[in-house]
Amino acid sequence: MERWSLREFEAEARARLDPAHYDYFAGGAGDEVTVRANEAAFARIGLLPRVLRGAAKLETGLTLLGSRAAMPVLVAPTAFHRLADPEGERATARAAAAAETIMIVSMAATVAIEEVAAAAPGAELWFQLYVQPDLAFTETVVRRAEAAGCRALVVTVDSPVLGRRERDLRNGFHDLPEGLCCENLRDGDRVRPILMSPELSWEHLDRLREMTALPIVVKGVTHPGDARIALDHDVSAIMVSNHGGRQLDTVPASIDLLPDIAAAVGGAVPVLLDGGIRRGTDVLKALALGAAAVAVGRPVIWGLAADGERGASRVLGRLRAEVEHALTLCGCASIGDLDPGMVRRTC
Ligand SMILES: Cc1cc2nc3c(=O)[nH]c(=O)nc-3n(C[C@H](O)[C@H](O)[C@H](O)COP(=O)(O)O)c2cc1C
Ligand SMILES: CC(C)CC(=O)C(=O)O
Repeated sequence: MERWSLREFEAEARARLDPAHYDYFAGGAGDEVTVRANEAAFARIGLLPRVLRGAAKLETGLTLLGSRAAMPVLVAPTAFHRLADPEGERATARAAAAAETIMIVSMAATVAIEEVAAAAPGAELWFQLYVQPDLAFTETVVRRAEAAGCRALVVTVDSPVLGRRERDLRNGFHDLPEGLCCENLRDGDRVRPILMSPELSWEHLDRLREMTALPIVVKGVTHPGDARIALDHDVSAIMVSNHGGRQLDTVPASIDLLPDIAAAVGGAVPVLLDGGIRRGTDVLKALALGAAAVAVGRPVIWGLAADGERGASRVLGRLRAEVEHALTLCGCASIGDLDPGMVRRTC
């Protein structure tokens, strides 16, 4: 079936998924104000194209922390891909490899990181980590990610406790079905639960820094003050994210948080962004406002649920085509030609 936009993938995914699983993927915290804001905010920002720039040859590729991506759109870490497709994260990794972009594999993946890497030998993988209060166990997980070939650690810092997701509470969705588990949390003959701890602090990040030579990305920064502190802790990149509206409800849209954080970081490290990216034009707006690249969460899951690896591939391919088309219409030969003067708040 031909699908013309990312939104059509969501409709198909919804029709195919168990309703409780659809709600888990789609939903957010509280009244889902932030979920809606993430997308709506992009519509309030206009793009101002430049004309007659002779920009015939397009370049959309970039290198981030030593990893090459053919487009400035990464796969955000999302949990439980085997709820969407039996191949789960293996399929997503192959789709990311085909799109020549970076996949950030969730610590809560339903396929072990070693198997994800083996299934998609050409994929650039980064590993998302919830630092566990048991630092020795955290180190075991880090070593597995390193050995599997992951080239960066993305440490999620917006989850001292899980967001209150009322769809899941209503549906009684607490656990993975029989036969599925978070394979990266295996510890001997048991599987540990992912612990979220309000005790985590910058000191834990320092401990992690000592544990590994991998670049560390902090994911879930929304306050410019925290972006500045992160720079003192030797992070390699900062990811502006409100977790797709799944943690604290009423955090502003991530695109609205980006300019202040980009200013606070002042180019010291790359700033990444996720939340609400559904169009190539959204990608351009984020890049113009200071992001080095963006990541997409739910759209990849919709592709996966709609049509497995092929669906996830098509989602990433559509986004790449939209980025190229929008860049051309903006008179840009490369993503580096975008600047804040090319966006205007329209209301
Ligand atoms: C179903 C689902 C599961 C997620 N799981 C994780 C996770 O395991 N780790 C993490 O850091 N973020 C997780 N996130 C947040 C995403 O990485 C990302 O911040 C968010 O999805 C971006 O918003 P978008 O879905 O609008 O693109 C998850 C998001 C969704 C929708
Ligand atoms: C297993 C969950 C903690 C994954 C997650 O971060 C989410 O559902 O938003």
